[in-house]
Amino acid sequence: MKATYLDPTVGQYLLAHTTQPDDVLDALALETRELTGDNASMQITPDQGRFLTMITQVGGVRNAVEVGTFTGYSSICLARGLAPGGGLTCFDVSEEWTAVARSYWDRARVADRVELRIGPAAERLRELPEHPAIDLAFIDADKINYLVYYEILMPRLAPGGVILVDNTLWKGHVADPTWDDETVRHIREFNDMVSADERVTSIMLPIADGLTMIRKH
Ligand SMILES: C[S@@+](CC[C@H](N)C(=O)[O-])C[C@H]1O[C@@H](n2cnc3c(N)ncnc32)[C@H](O)[C@@H]1O
Repeated sequence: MKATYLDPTVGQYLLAHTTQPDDVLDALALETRELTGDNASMQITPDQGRFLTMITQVGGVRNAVEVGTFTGYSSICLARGLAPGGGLTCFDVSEEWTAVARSYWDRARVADRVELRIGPAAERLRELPEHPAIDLAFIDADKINYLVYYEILMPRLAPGGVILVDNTLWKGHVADPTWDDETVRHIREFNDMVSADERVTSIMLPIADGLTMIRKH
């Protein structure tokens, strides 16, 4: 399990009492570790995956966007929660990593509702029209561009639409005044901006490495 803000024993208990991933997600997690080594830690955790599917289901999401797809774990979790006829548009720079995602979209039987756009997300996201409005977006790419992605997505987000943002606690360093590096500065700036943004209400959830949930008014 990645960084967690719970006592490890409590964290294990929590995971054991959350609906478990299926064989496809387990196989993807294993293959990602074999193929990408230490980069596999970029993958979301099983409890985050369960949360993404559930929030997509309860929100009746039809139009979803993901920024940062890697080998596909979170995209499968989002796609599985979509309402009938819904779609997920994924953005990533890596042909290599998303080739794995493509094969697992087939195995998870969600390929018919997922579209992949390769390239720097700050450029490719701007190509999205304002309609149909986005019901849910998940941001999990390069941290220095979080604010850029947020501002591109905001006018395209439906009223009541949700943006979920991963790693907003960044191993807890954001809350440590003695910690200073470029990534921490960008995430702090993002967290400060969102919590003061009158267009939205937001909550930081201590799931995995921090997951912020933002709802547009
Ligand atoms: C943390 S990983 C995403 C993990 C994924 N959500 C999952 O659950 O497996 C970050 C991804 O962002 C992508 N990325 C990094 N910089 C990017 C950029 N400027 N534009 C688009 N994608 C980018 C990387 O290629 C990588 O696949």
